[in-house]
Amino acid sequence: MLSHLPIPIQTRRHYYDLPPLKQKDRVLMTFTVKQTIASCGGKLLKLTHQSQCTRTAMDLNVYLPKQFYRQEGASKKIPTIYYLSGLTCTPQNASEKAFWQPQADKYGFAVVFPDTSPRGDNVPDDPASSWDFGHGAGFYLNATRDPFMENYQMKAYVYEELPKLLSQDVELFQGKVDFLGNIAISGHSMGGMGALNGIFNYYNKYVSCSAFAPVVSPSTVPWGKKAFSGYLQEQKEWAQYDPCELVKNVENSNEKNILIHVGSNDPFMEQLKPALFLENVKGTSWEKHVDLNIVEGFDHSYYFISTFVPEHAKFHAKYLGLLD
Ligand SMILES: N[C@@H](CCC(=O)N[C@@H](CSC=O)C(=O)NCC(=O)O)C(=O)O
Repeated sequence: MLSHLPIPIQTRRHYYDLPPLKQKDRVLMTFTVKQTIASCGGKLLKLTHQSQCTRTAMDLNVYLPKQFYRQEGASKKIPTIYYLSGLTCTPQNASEKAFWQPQADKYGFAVVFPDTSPRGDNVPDDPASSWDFGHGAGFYLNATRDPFMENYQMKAYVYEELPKLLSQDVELFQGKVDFLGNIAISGHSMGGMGALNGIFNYYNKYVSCSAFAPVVSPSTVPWGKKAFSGYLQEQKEWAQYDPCELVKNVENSNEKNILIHVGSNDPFMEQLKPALFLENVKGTSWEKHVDLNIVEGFDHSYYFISTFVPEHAKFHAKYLGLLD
Protein backbone atom coordinates (compact mmCIF):
# COMPACT_ATOMS: atom_id res chain seq x y z
CA MET A 1 0.00 0.00 0.00
CA LEU A 2 1.65 3.21 -1.14
CA SER A 3 -1.36 5.47 -0.70
CA HIS A 4 -0.07 7.01 2.53
CA LEU A 5 3.04 8.36 0.79
CA PRO A 6 3.00 12.09 -0.06
CA ILE A 7 2.39 12.73 -3.74
CA PRO A 8 5.43 14.49 -5.30
CA ILE A 9 4.52 18.12 -6.02
CA GLN A 10 5.60 17.96 -9.66
CA THR A 11 3.33 14.98 -10.28
CA ARG A 12 0.37 16.35 -8.34
CA ARG A 13 0.48 19.68 -10.12
CA HIS A 14 0.67 18.27 -13.62
CA TYR A 15 -2.42 19.15 -15.66
CA TYR A 16 -2.61 15.78 -17.37
CA ASP A 17 -2.73 13.99 -14.05
CA LEU A 18 -6.26 15.26 -13.40
CA PRO A 19 -8.53 12.26 -13.02
CA PRO A 20 -11.36 12.06 -15.56
CA LEU A 21 -14.46 13.76 -14.21
CA LYS A 22 -17.29 11.55 -13.07
CA GLN A 23 -20.67 13.19 -12.77
CA LYS A 24 -21.34 11.85 -9.29
CA ASP A 25 -17.83 12.45 -7.98
CA ARG A 26 -17.70 14.57 -4.87
CA VAL A 27 -13.94 14.37 -4.45
CA LEU A 28 -12.29 17.47 -3.06
CA MET A 29 -9.03 18.43 -4.76
CA THR A 30 -6.86 21.50 -4.63
CA PHE A 31 -5.79 23.46 -7.67
CA THR A 32 -3.83 22.18 -10.60
CA VAL A 33 -1.72 24.70 -12.50
CA LYS A 34 -2.34 24.43 -16.25
CA GLN A 35 -0.12 27.36 -17.18
CA THR A 36 1.89 30.13 -15.55
CA ILE A 37 2.21 33.26 -17.66
CA ALA A 38 4.47 36.22 -16.91
CA SER A 39 2.26 39.32 -17.10
CA CYS A 40 3.27 42.86 -16.09
CA GLY A 41 5.31 42.50 -12.89
CA GLY A 42 3.58 39.34 -11.66
CA LYS A 43 2.18 36.08 -12.99
CA LEU A 44 -1.17 34.88 -14.27
CA LEU A 45 -1.91 31.35 -13.12
CA LYS A 46 -4.37 29.32 -15.19
CA LEU A 47 -5.83 26.86 -12.72
CA THR A 48 -8.32 24.06 -12.71
CA HIS A 49 -9.90 22.14 -9.87
CA GLN A 50 -12.76 19.87 -8.98
CA SER A 51 -15.74 21.70 -7.46
CA GLN A 52 -18.04 20.02 -4.99
CA CYS A 53 -20.71 22.61 -5.74
CA THR A 54 -20.88 22.22 -9.51
CA ARG A 55 -19.68 18.60 -9.53
CA THR A 56 -17.44 19.47 -12.44
CA ALA A 57 -13.91 20.60 -13.08
CA MET A 58 -13.82 24.41 -12.92
CA ASP A 59 -11.23 26.61 -14.59
CA LEU A 60 -10.16 29.95 -13.18
CA ASN A 61 -7.31 32.39 -13.51
CA VAL A 62 -5.51 34.09 -10.64
CA TYR A 63 -3.22 37.06 -11.11
CA LEU A 64 -0.54 37.32 -8.45
CA PRO A 65 0.95 40.83 -8.45
CA LYS A 66 4.64 41.69 -8.28
CA GLN A 67 4.37 42.10 -4.48
CA PHE A 68 3.75 38.35 -4.21
CA TYR A 69 7.16 37.61 -5.71
CA ARG A 70 9.15 39.99 -3.52
CA GLN A 71 11.83 38.22 -1.54
CA GLU A 72 11.51 40.18 1.68
CA GLY A 73 8.74 38.95 3.98
CA ALA A 74 5.72 41.22 3.70
CA SER A 75 3.95 41.85 6.98
CA LYS A 76 0.46 42.09 5.48
CA LYS A 77 -1.33 39.59 3.29
CA ILE A 78 -2.12 40.62 -0.29
CA PRO A 79 -5.85 41.34 -0.60
CA THR A 80 -7.98 40.03 -3.47
CA ILE A 81 -10.47 41.38 -5.99
CA TYR A 82 -12.89 38.82 -7.44
CA TYR A 83 -13.91 39.78 -10.99
CA LEU A 84 -17.07 38.11 -12.31
CA SER A 85 -17.32 38.03 -16.09
CA GLY A 86 -20.34 38.34 -18.33
CA LEU A 87 -22.26 36.11 -20.72
CA THR A 88 -20.17 33.86 -22.98
CA CYS A 89 -16.95 34.55 -21.05
CA THR A 90 -14.35 32.12 -19.79
CA PRO A 91 -11.65 33.25 -17.34
CA GLN A 92 -9.58 34.32 -20.37
CA ASN A 93 -11.64 37.30 -21.60
CA ALA A 94 -10.98 39.61 -18.68
CA SER A 95 -7.46 38.27 -18.09
CA GLU A 96 -6.55 39.25 -21.64
CA LYS A 97 -8.60 42.41 -22.15
CA ALA A 98 -9.56 44.16 -18.90
CA PHE A 99 -5.98 45.18 -17.94
CA TRP A 100 -6.41 44.55 -14.23
CA GLN A 101 -2.78 43.36 -14.02
CA PRO A 102 -1.00 46.76 -14.08
CA GLN A 103 -3.46 48.02 -11.49
CA ALA A 104 -2.90 44.96 -9.31
CA ASP A 105 0.85 45.68 -9.40
CA LYS A 106 0.30 49.37 -8.72
CA TYR A 107 -1.71 48.80 -5.53
CA GLY A 108 -0.72 45.28 -4.55
CA PHE A 109 -3.85 43.14 -4.86
CA ALA A 110 -4.47 39.72 -6.42
CA VAL A 111 -7.28 39.21 -8.94
CA VAL A 112 -9.39 36.06 -9.25
CA PHE A 113 -11.19 35.45 -12.55
CA PRO A 114 -13.69 32.57 -12.09
CA ASP A 115 -15.55 30.90 -14.95
CA THR A 116 -19.15 31.92 -15.69
CA SER A 117 -20.75 28.46 -15.46
CA PRO A 118 -20.02 24.78 -15.11
CA ARG A 119 -19.10 23.20 -18.44
CA GLY A 120 -18.63 19.80 -20.01
CA ASP A 121 -20.45 17.22 -22.10
CA ASN A 122 -22.45 16.09 -19.07
CA VAL A 123 -23.56 19.60 -18.09
CA PRO A 124 -26.94 20.56 -19.55
CA ASP A 125 -26.85 23.53 -21.89
CA ASP A 126 -29.46 25.80 -23.47
CA PRO A 127 -31.75 23.53 -25.53
CA ALA A 128 -31.88 26.34 -28.10
CA SER A 129 -28.06 26.64 -28.07
CA SER A 130 -28.19 30.37 -27.51
CA TRP A 131 -25.44 32.24 -25.66
CA ASP A 132 -27.53 33.81 -22.90
CA PHE A 133 -28.32 30.58 -21.00
CA GLY A 134 -26.46 27.42 -20.05
CA HIS A 135 -22.72 27.12 -20.64
CA GLY A 136 -21.11 30.53 -20.12
CA ALA A 137 -24.29 31.90 -18.57
CA GLY A 138 -24.59 30.58 -15.01
CA PHE A 139 -25.94 33.87 -13.59
CA TYR A 140 -24.12 33.27 -10.28
CA LEU A 141 -27.19 31.58 -8.78
CA ASN A 142 -28.03 28.19 -7.29
CA ALA A 143 -30.39 26.48 -9.72
CA THR A 144 -33.40 24.70 -8.22
CA ARG A 145 -34.91 23.38 -11.45
CA ASP A 146 -34.08 20.11 -13.17
CA PRO A 147 -31.87 19.35 -15.04
CA PHE A 148 -29.80 22.42 -14.13
CA MET A 149 -29.72 22.10 -10.34
CA GLU A 150 -27.20 19.25 -10.49
CA ASN A 151 -24.37 21.50 -11.72
CA TYR A 152 -25.49 25.13 -11.84
CA GLN A 153 -24.62 26.04 -8.24
CA MET A 154 -22.59 29.12 -9.08
CA LYS A 155 -23.69 31.12 -6.04
CA ALA A 156 -22.31 28.53 -3.65
CA TYR A 157 -19.26 28.10 -5.87
CA VAL A 158 -18.20 31.70 -6.46
CA TYR A 159 -19.01 33.29 -3.11
CA GLU A 160 -18.32 30.34 -0.81
CA GLU A 161 -16.45 27.31 -2.09
CA LEU A 162 -13.87 29.01 -4.31
CA PRO A 163 -12.61 31.61 -1.76
CA LYS A 164 -12.36 28.88 0.86
CA LEU A 165 -10.39 26.52 -1.41
CA LEU A 166 -8.04 29.30 -2.53
CA SER A 167 -7.35 30.26 1.06
CA GLN A 168 -6.54 26.63 1.90
CA ASP A 169 -3.95 26.13 -0.85
CA VAL A 170 -0.92 27.09 1.19
CA GLU A 171 1.40 25.27 -1.16
CA LEU A 172 0.44 27.43 -4.14
CA PHE A 173 -0.12 30.77 -2.42
CA GLN A 174 2.22 30.31 0.56
CA GLY A 175 -0.25 31.96 2.91
CA LYS A 176 0.66 35.31 1.35
CA VAL A 177 -2.71 36.10 -0.24
CA ASP A 178 -5.91 36.94 1.59
CA PHE A 179 -8.70 35.27 -0.39
CA LEU A 180 -11.27 35.38 2.40
CA GLY A 181 -10.96 38.33 4.78
CA ASN A 182 -9.83 41.47 2.98
CA ILE A 183 -11.57 41.05 -0.37
CA ALA A 184 -13.58 43.09 -2.87
CA ILE A 185 -15.85 42.15 -5.74
CA SER A 186 -16.35 43.50 -9.25
CA GLY A 187 -17.89 42.29 -12.48
CA HIS A 188 -19.31 43.02 -15.89
CA SER A 189 -22.90 42.76 -17.18
CA MET A 190 -24.18 39.38 -15.89
CA GLY A 191 -21.06 39.47 -13.71
CA GLY A 192 -21.89 43.05 -12.64
CA MET A 193 -25.16 41.62 -11.37
CA GLY A 194 -23.11 38.89 -9.68
CA ALA A 195 -20.92 41.51 -8.00
CA LEU A 196 -23.93 43.47 -6.71
CA ASN A 197 -25.62 40.29 -5.50
CA GLY A 198 -22.32 39.39 -3.83
CA ILE A 199 -22.26 42.48 -1.65
CA PHE A 200 -25.99 42.29 -0.93
CA ASN A 201 -26.19 38.56 -0.16
CA TYR A 202 -22.79 38.35 1.56
CA TYR A 203 -22.65 41.82 3.08
CA ASN A 204 -19.92 41.08 5.61
CA LYS A 205 -17.68 39.33 3.10
CA TYR A 206 -16.65 42.14 0.74
CA VAL A 207 -15.19 45.52 1.69
CA SER A 208 -16.37 47.13 -1.56
CA CYS A 209 -18.22 46.40 -4.80
CA SER A 210 -18.00 47.74 -8.32
CA ALA A 211 -19.69 46.91 -11.59
CA PHE A 212 -19.33 47.63 -15.30
CA ALA A 213 -22.65 47.77 -17.16
CA PRO A 214 -24.44 45.51 -14.64
CA VAL A 215 -27.80 43.83 -15.17
CA VAL A 216 -29.52 45.47 -12.18
CA SER A 217 -33.07 44.26 -12.62
CA PRO A 218 -32.86 40.68 -13.95
CA SER A 219 -36.48 39.93 -12.94
CA THR A 220 -37.74 42.46 -15.51
CA VAL A 221 -35.38 42.10 -18.50
CA PRO A 222 -35.13 39.38 -21.17
CA TRP A 223 -31.73 37.90 -20.14
CA GLY A 224 -32.77 37.68 -16.50
CA LYS A 225 -36.30 36.42 -17.09
CA LYS A 226 -34.99 33.63 -19.33
CA ALA A 227 -32.30 32.68 -16.82
CA PHE A 228 -34.50 32.82 -13.72
CA SER A 229 -37.40 30.91 -15.26
CA GLY A 230 -34.97 28.31 -16.64
CA TYR A 231 -32.86 27.80 -13.54
CA LEU A 232 -35.29 28.50 -10.69
CA GLN A 233 -38.29 26.43 -9.68
CA GLU A 234 -40.44 29.21 -8.27
CA GLN A 235 -40.86 32.89 -9.01
CA LYS A 236 -40.51 33.74 -5.33
CA GLU A 237 -36.83 32.76 -5.61
CA TRP A 238 -36.08 35.52 -8.10
CA ALA A 239 -35.79 38.41 -5.63
CA GLN A 240 -32.72 36.92 -3.92
CA TYR A 241 -30.78 37.42 -7.17
CA ASP A 242 -32.18 40.81 -8.14
CA PRO A 243 -30.06 43.83 -7.14
CA CYS A 244 -33.04 46.20 -7.46
CA GLU A 245 -34.90 44.10 -4.87
CA LEU A 246 -31.96 43.38 -2.61
CA VAL A 247 -30.84 46.99 -2.31
CA LYS A 248 -34.16 47.78 -0.61
CA ASN A 249 -33.82 44.96 1.90
CA VAL A 250 -30.16 44.84 2.87
CA GLU A 251 -29.13 47.39 5.49
CA ASN A 252 -25.87 49.16 4.64
CA SER A 253 -24.86 49.23 8.30
CA ASN A 254 -21.13 49.66 7.66
CA GLU A 255 -21.61 52.32 4.96
CA LYS A 256 -20.03 50.25 2.20
CA ASN A 257 -19.66 51.78 -1.25
CA ILE A 258 -20.58 50.71 -4.77
CA LEU A 259 -19.04 52.16 -7.95
CA ILE A 260 -20.79 51.61 -11.30
CA HIS A 261 -19.98 52.66 -14.86
CA VAL A 262 -22.29 52.19 -17.85
CA GLY A 263 -21.54 53.36 -21.41
CA SER A 264 -24.16 55.65 -22.97
CA ASN A 265 -23.81 53.72 -26.27
CA ASP A 266 -24.23 50.30 -24.72
CA PRO A 267 -26.24 48.23 -27.24
CA PHE A 268 -27.65 46.12 -24.37
CA MET A 269 -29.12 49.09 -22.49
CA GLU A 270 -32.61 47.48 -22.34
CA GLN A 271 -31.04 44.59 -20.39
CA LEU A 272 -29.18 46.89 -18.00
CA LYS A 273 -31.62 49.66 -16.97
CA PRO A 274 -29.20 51.62 -14.75
CA ALA A 275 -31.82 54.31 -13.97
CA LEU A 276 -34.00 51.66 -12.36
CA PHE A 277 -31.23 50.89 -9.89
CA LEU A 278 -30.99 54.53 -8.84
CA GLU A 279 -34.78 54.63 -8.36
CA ASN A 280 -34.62 51.61 -6.06
CA VAL A 281 -31.61 52.94 -4.16
CA LYS A 282 -33.47 56.14 -3.33
CA GLY A 283 -34.54 56.31 0.31
CA THR A 284 -32.44 53.30 1.33
CA SER A 285 -29.30 53.18 3.45
CA TRP A 286 -27.34 52.83 0.19
CA GLU A 287 -28.47 56.15 -1.26
CA LYS A 288 -25.28 58.08 -0.51
CA HIS A 289 -23.07 55.07 -1.23
CA VAL A 290 -23.83 54.29 -4.86
CA ASP A 291 -21.78 56.20 -7.43
CA LEU A 292 -23.37 55.45 -10.81
CA ASN A 293 -21.72 57.02 -13.86
CA ILE A 294 -23.16 56.97 -17.35
CA VAL A 295 -20.11 57.58 -19.51
CA GLU A 296 -20.62 59.26 -22.85
CA GLY A 297 -19.90 57.29 -26.01
CA PHE A 298 -18.79 54.00 -24.47
CA ASP A 299 -20.26 50.62 -25.42
CA HIS A 300 -20.43 47.22 -23.65
CA SER A 301 -17.05 45.89 -24.70
CA TYR A 302 -13.70 45.40 -23.04
CA TYR A 303 -12.60 48.73 -24.61
CA PHE A 304 -15.11 50.28 -22.20
CA ILE A 305 -14.18 48.06 -19.26
CA SER A 306 -10.42 48.53 -19.61
CA THR A 307 -10.88 52.30 -19.77
CA PHE A 308 -12.49 52.38 -16.32
CA VAL A 309 -10.60 49.54 -14.63
CA PRO A 310 -8.00 52.03 -13.25
CA GLU A 311 -10.80 53.99 -11.55
CA HIS A 312 -12.33 50.81 -10.14
CA ALA A 313 -8.92 49.57 -8.99
CA LYS A 314 -8.25 52.80 -7.08
CA PHE A 315 -11.74 52.66 -5.56
CA HIS A 316 -11.20 49.12 -4.26
CA ALA A 317 -7.59 49.83 -3.21
CA LYS A 318 -8.89 52.46 -0.81
CA TYR A 319 -11.23 50.04 0.98
CA LEU A 320 -8.70 47.21 0.88
CA GLY A 321 -6.34 49.46 2.84
CA LEU A 322 -3.81 49.82 0.03
CA LEU A 323 -3.72 53.62 -0.22
CA ASP A 324 -1.48 55.64 2.06
N1 LIG B 1 -21.64 36.66 -28.22
C1 LIG B 1 -22.61 37.69 -28.20
C2 LIG B 1 -22.13 38.86 -27.38
C3 LIG B 1 -22.08 38.51 -25.95
C4 LIG B 1 -21.42 39.59 -25.15
O1 LIG B 1 -21.34 40.73 -25.53
N2 LIG B 1 -20.94 39.19 -23.99
C5 LIG B 1 -20.31 40.14 -23.12
C6 LIG B 1 -20.99 40.08 -21.80
S1 LIG B 1 -22.70 40.43 -22.00
C7 LIG B 1 -23.38 40.29 -20.44
O2 LIG B 1 -23.22 39.51 -19.63
C8 LIG B 1 -18.85 39.81 -23.03
O3 LIG B 1 -18.19 40.14 -22.06
N3 LIG B 1 -18.32 39.20 -24.09
C9 LIG B 1 -16.95 38.73 -24.12
C10 LIG B 1 -15.96 39.69 -24.72
O4 LIG B 1 -14.77 39.32 -24.70
O5 LIG B 1 -16.33 40.78 -25.17
C11 LIG B 1 -22.88 38.15 -29.60
O6 LIG B 1 -22.38 37.46 -30.46
O7 LIG B 1 -23.55 39.16 -29.76
